[in-house]
Amino acid sequence: MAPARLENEDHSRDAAFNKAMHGRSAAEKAGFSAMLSKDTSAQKAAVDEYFKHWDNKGADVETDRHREERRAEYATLTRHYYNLATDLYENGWAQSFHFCRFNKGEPFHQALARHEHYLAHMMSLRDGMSVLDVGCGVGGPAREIAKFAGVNITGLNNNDYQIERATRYAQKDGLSDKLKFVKGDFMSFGEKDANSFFQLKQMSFPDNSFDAVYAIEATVHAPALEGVYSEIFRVLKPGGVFGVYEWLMTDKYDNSNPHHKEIRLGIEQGDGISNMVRISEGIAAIKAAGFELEFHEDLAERADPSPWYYPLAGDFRYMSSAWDFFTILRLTRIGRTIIHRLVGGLEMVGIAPPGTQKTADSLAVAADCLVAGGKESLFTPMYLMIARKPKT
Ligand SMILES: CC(C)=CCC[C@@H](C)[C@H]1CC[C@H]2C3=C(CC[C@]12C)[C@@]1(C)CC[C@H](O)C[C@@H]1CC3
Repeated sequence: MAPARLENEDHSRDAAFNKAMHGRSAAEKAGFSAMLSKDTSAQKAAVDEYFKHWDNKGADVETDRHREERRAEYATLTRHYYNLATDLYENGWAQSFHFCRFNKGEPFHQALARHEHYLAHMMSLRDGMSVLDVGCGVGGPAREIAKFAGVNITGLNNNDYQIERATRYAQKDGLSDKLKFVKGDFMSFGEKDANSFFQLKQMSFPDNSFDAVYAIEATVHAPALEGVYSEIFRVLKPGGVFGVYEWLMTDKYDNSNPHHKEIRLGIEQGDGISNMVRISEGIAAIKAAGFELEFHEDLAERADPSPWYYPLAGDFRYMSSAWDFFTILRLTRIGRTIIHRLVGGLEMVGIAPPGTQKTADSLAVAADCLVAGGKESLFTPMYLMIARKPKT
């Protein structure tokens, strides 16, 4: 499928919106207080802009046109998704916006860090290397990998609020000399003629800039994997390594099966994704971008004591430590009802900004679909690919 004509990047427009919506909340220490100090009308604009792509466009009525519109506007869709979801992620998860494998009784933050270390290990990251983190969130993985492997990391992100928070956290951790965060899209396309498109704008780095590039559960936001992988290929030095944990539907996924389609769309809507594809397409995309694929494995298929999706399952059978009690409780039926009513109440009395309940509800649907996708082996958030740019 050729990518639809993508919107142009406009950094000053995005910065102005960021200032209007988040104001000084990027400086708030806790995600919860940051969440309550948004500008009401800007937050409403973000909610409208994000949900216009999903409201009344469920799996039963979804058309190719809906998907094309989302792909064409993927940059705004993703930016507004994270304008709305970042504080909820920080409050309800961690500063590392990704899943991980779990060992028996392994503390949550330790498991997240282990997943990051594993990627650094598989990529053979070494002291002093210059590394690009594509879609760096608020910089949790970059801080961990910089400390673990001694590398210098540039984080690329198209959300100003996340960049502000990532920069602040790096300063607090004394890592400002190892980490920097820059604003930018993965890629964008221009129109050649009515039927075809060419890549117009690139990541704002020269060719052959980095020794290594990694992406942790981020490139799924791109409208076409080959497009973003090609950009990564361009900015990597010859002989450089690319490591990615990719979100993919498995090859068991059947788009003509309404149940499968509902799971895929629920994940896309609740996670700001315009176009999620299958494992075979992910592998084809990385090869088409010019990479030599050295290693690939679906880590979700490993026989772990607790599955990657257990914190979202609301099922006490997965409880393996006392801390799990609250993690699991919030996604049980009763936990969800309490959160739904609480957030709705805070919104009604004007403490929480409008749209907070709608966003939280959409995340809860995503959680259900992620769990169903995981249980039925239709989806993986950890398809690991290690690929190299040939030396010549
Ligand atoms: C969107 C992508 C590509 C990656 C993010 C992966 C995960 C960090 C998120 C996916 C679903 C999210 C949910 C939450 C936190 C972050 C995720 C696990 C919550 C647990 C946040 C608190 C809410 O009350 C429930 C959310 C469910 C979904």
